[in-house]
Amino acid sequence: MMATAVEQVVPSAMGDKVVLKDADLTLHVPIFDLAEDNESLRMAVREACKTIGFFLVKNHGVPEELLSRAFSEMRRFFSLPIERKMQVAASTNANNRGYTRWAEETLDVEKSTQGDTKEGYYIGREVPPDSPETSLPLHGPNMWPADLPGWRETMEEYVSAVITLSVRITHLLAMALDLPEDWFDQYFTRPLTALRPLHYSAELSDPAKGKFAAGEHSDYGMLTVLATDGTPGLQIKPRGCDRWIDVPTIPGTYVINLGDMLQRWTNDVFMSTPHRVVNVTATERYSLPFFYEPNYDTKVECLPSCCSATNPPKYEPCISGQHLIGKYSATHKDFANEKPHTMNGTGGQ
Ligand SMILES: O=C(O)CCC(=O)C(=O)O
Ligand SMILES: [Fe+2]
Repeated sequence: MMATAVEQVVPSAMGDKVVLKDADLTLHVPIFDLAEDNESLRMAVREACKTIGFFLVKNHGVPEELLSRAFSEMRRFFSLPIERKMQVAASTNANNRGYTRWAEETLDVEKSTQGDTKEGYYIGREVPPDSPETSLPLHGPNMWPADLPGWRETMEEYVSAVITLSVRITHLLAMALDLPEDWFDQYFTRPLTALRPLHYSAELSDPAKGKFAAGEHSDYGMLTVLATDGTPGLQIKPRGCDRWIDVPTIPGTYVINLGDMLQRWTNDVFMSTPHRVVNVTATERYSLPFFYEPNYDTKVECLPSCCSATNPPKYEPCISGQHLIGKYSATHKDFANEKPHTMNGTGGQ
């Protein structure tokens, strides 16, 4: 089941890339140097988005010290007794914020025979209780653990840095689609963001028996900025590939992957690639994905440049927030929010 990939970082005219060789298959996961300007990166980003929907970035602007502080805080929070973690359980929060207990999430409901072997925590964009935005589903204040000084400050500082990086990536993506650089900005004035500290148990996965650290899925929205503790386990299955490929862990880089809403916007020109996490090391693993999604009420519909009379839109338009709620309620046992309104195009991929 596991790909036996040989990894090698090779320089090329289009920038460094990691070459994964597995028998007859060679896959290039590019590493983009964000010290370069967007115009020089545009075509290479386009190629990566059209083929694997995953790439790495270096010189990303998030201070190393801040990232390592975020990981220390995660270790500290997840090592608290379960009663303390349950005091901030997402099951008690109407806006999907707070702690999600072990095996509470099942990303691949079809193949899994048990919940994913992880616990997690959702931190959304902080919306004050007196803001009119609280009338929207998924909008409200965060749950913050009591007596854990440093957690909130660190996570908020990290979110602010990773939003700056996400905006930069949306600019790159717009340019790669031949759109004005700031084209997506109009849909991210009140973004649905989720920082999701994750802690995987040491339990080995067994895909054949439906046991996963994180079951197969594609991410739901625009893009994901993923940091890990370096423990392997993340695998992708790109378009046209019938096996799982390990994503390399390269210090100092983030993994960026595209989500379903961008795939819908681009009518499958850009790929939201299926991925999963399998525990192959029998050790614990920590990861820190940040999900950057359009405003709740954004109508995501095929870009005019991505369809034509002979290539009509493949998806019905969907509403960003409703799409997310559909996904959360399908995968989280404790999801406390109302079910999504019935609407054409909501939910299904
Ligand atoms: O933990 C990881 O490496 C990836 C997690 C992931 O794919 C997700 O939470 O969507
Ligand atoms: Fe994911």
